[in-house]
Amino acid sequence: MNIEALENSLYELIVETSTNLPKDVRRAIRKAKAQENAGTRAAMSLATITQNIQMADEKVSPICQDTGLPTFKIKTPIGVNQLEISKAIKRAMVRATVDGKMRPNSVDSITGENSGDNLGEGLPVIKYEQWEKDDIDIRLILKGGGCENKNIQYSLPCELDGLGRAGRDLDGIRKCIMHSVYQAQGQGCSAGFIGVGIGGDRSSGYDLAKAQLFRSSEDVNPNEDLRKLEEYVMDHANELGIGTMGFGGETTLLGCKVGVMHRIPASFFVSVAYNCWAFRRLGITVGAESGEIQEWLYQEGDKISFADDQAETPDEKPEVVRLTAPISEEQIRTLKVGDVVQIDGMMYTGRDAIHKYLSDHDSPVDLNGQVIYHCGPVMMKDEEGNWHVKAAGPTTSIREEPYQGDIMKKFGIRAVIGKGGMGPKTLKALEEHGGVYLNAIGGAAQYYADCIQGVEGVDLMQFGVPEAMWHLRVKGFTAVVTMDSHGNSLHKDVDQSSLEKLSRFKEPVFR
Ligand SMILES: O=C(O)C[C@H](O)C(=O)O
Ligand code: SF4
Repeated sequence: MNIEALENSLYELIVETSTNLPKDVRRAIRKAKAQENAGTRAAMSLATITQNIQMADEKVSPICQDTGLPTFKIKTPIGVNQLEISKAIKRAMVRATVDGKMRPNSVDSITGENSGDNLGEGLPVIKYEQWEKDDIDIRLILKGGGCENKNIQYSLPCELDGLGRAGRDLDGIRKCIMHSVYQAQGQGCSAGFIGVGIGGDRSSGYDLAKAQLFRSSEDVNPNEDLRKLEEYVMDHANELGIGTMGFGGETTLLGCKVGVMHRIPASFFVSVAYNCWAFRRLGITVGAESGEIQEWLYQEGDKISFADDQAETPDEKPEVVRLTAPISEEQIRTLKVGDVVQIDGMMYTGRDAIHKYLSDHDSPVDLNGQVIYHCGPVMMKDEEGNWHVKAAGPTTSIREEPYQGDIMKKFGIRAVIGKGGMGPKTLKALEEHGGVYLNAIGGAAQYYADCIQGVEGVDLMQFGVPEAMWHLRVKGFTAVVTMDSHGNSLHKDVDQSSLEKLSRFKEPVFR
């Protein structure tokens, strides 16, 4: 086989998957956008999302800064050397990382060290099968961490919030799936897609669930029971009202695919793999001799361009409050849930490693009155040694719940920006100290990178690029107040109202 050509084909597959959302996913997002009422938070968020998809297209840059855990699924004709393919994948992955198309995302689980090139023990994940055809079929999914953390596995029978008992039958499965959408809230960057695996054991069940994410989101399940189940979930999950980013709204789920396998008598698992709207999976067929791409998969139909959408957004935009750090307590206390703010000036990134570090060390910069951004960007250094931001959307904030309130008080931080909201401990601290939580649109990494005018410094690089503290100068960085200093939290409200709505699906449907 022409290995050099194969490596180039793989490089193209990685770059396209990270930067160009598949056509079936675009159609689902366009449909969702058409269903939201103009002027609502959901409509505004979806406009940001479609604008971001368009920007990623034009710049050939990552749709989301979290370029995920790469999983390759490969089918080869008998006799093809799979070891050579794996080596070519690794070389292509290193190249895509150097070129800023992939964030260095591979972290040593014991030492915390980032390998810097997306390679590591067991990564990327590569799974092979043989088949009778002549070509090689290579599919790739880049599944981000925020949505991966919202995967859930149920062991039936069980008791579910709002839904009561879920038994070992189709109706019990239905309840688990409805619950899985509810429990994700906005944290996995809804509106999302779910792959469900019924049966198997804990690991094969999750594998089956993830295999469903490789189905086209528009196919029809050949199994009649599963087809009905998928349709039921698609019809009703959107009645939960969680909406885009958990802001409330008409669309919470963009796709549901269910697969089934046998189980052993004692176990009955329902495994759900949740994928954010930034559903990055593509595929190619490659000539077994030539190594050249023969065909792109998941690309039937016309490609939707969202270029025309951008023009619509200005009249939909509500009034905005402009903020520049350092921000006073008085200013912060005027903000209320629902306010849209635009930030100019400095903000500092901080995610898991920084929050842990700040809880028992001094800060390398004065954070009094400042803004912390929960973000792990994709960065590139130019020949003069200057850093440039390639992608910079928010990360899931709830992971910082144990630290956030204490850190805000300790350093005088007035605002944190992230996504998915935070819990009661932070809400209490915001009230006591005078702080706000601002929700940015998850996955909109190009949109936010565009607001960043310069990188003025970086601290704590020992934690790796995504975890370091980047000093960013921004202009017009837009976010919504979703937790204020008066005890209000949109996240708490949406959670409560969606739980009430979930309980409407308690009665049996499939007997
Ligand atoms: O790691 C990130 O940048 C984001 C992550 O995918 C998340 O959704 O929290
Ligand atoms: S930030 Fe959101 S869109 Fe990006 S990988 Fe995480 S869950 Fe997906």
